[in-house]
Amino acid sequence: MFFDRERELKELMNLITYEPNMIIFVYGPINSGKTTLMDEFIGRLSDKYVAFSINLRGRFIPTYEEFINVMFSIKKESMAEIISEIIKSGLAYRGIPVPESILRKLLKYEEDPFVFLEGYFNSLKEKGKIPILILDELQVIGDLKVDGPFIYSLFNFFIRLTKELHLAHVFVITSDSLFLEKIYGEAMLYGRADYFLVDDLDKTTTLKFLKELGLEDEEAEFVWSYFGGKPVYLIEAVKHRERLKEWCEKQLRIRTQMINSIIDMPGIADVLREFLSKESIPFDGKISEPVRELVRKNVLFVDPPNGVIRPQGRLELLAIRNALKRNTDLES
Ligand SMILES: Nc1ncnc2c1ncn2[C@@H]1O[C@H](COP(=O)(O)OP(=O)(O)OP(=O)(O)O)[C@@H](O)[C@H]1O
Repeated sequence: MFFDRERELKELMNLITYEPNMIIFVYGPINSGKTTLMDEFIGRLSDKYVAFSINLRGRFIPTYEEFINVMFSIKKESMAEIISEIIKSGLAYRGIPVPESILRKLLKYEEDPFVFLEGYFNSLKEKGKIPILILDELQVIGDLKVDGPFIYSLFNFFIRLTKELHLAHVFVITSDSLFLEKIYGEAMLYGRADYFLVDDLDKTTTLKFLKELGLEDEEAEFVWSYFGGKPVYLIEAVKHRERLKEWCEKQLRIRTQMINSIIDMPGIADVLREFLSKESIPFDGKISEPVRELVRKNVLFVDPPNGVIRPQGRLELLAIRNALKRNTDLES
């Protein structure tokens, strides 16, 4: 069951009513519901649009060939038949459909994938369709090299699709703060990228969601006090309604133990101490090594566009405070 996100959906719908101009990075803390939101967005598109989504999550992409295999999906028909099917009935595709013969050429680089895709999207545009390209977890290809880092070629292509040709909307989804921070500081993307935050749900929405899932007011408040508006925990909490307190405490214990395991590393406790009285600290353009480690461990989330560093969620904030308390108790 999909819940709310009406404001985000409205903003996304509004964005695509204008001609494509910028690459949109959809980002947010882990498990905030980015992929779910984008799936819902695709589901609500009118037939003016055709969406191609590519999910790189969990994929190992050490080579150009592997990337091509993930980007494209095979259809038996010819290219002309594929375009005509998309025009007639297509709204959303997982992977970009191509005939097997073309895929073979792309794999051998006999056909340049970027030139090919430009032609593909042009054919759709000529027939009145606006293409939308959505890539989830693009950071996976960060290490891939094809005449230099491949990600730069890809960004150049996205800039061509958006700012230069106004041919396709491009959305890149990521919950990897370190990847986002790198992108944010990337000169080639200045004035060519925009950032769309998908945050955990706010309190009013969370309480409504939990009530819709069947919890009483008091239970909903209790769940909020542990997890804030992190959708995945809200759904799981309902499943553990019979032993709610025990289950919530267990989740907190797991996160606290994780933080305890790194709290003695240089600089970590000093960073964490900042969150004793605050829920966020300013991000001034630099990430220190301890903060980097805490981001890698999914304890902290860096939000460069809003200039803040904060815990990934309410559970992490509570776990940080618990771990520090335990540390102080041990010291005294
Ligand atoms: N609006 C929503 N309505 C109902 N359930 C939701 C909603 N958003 C997220 N969820 C639930 O939370 C889970 C996690 O969401 P999702 O995978 O979209 O998060 P994400 O931000 O893409 O995660 P990651 O940080 O791993 O990339 C979903 O599988 C779904 O069960």
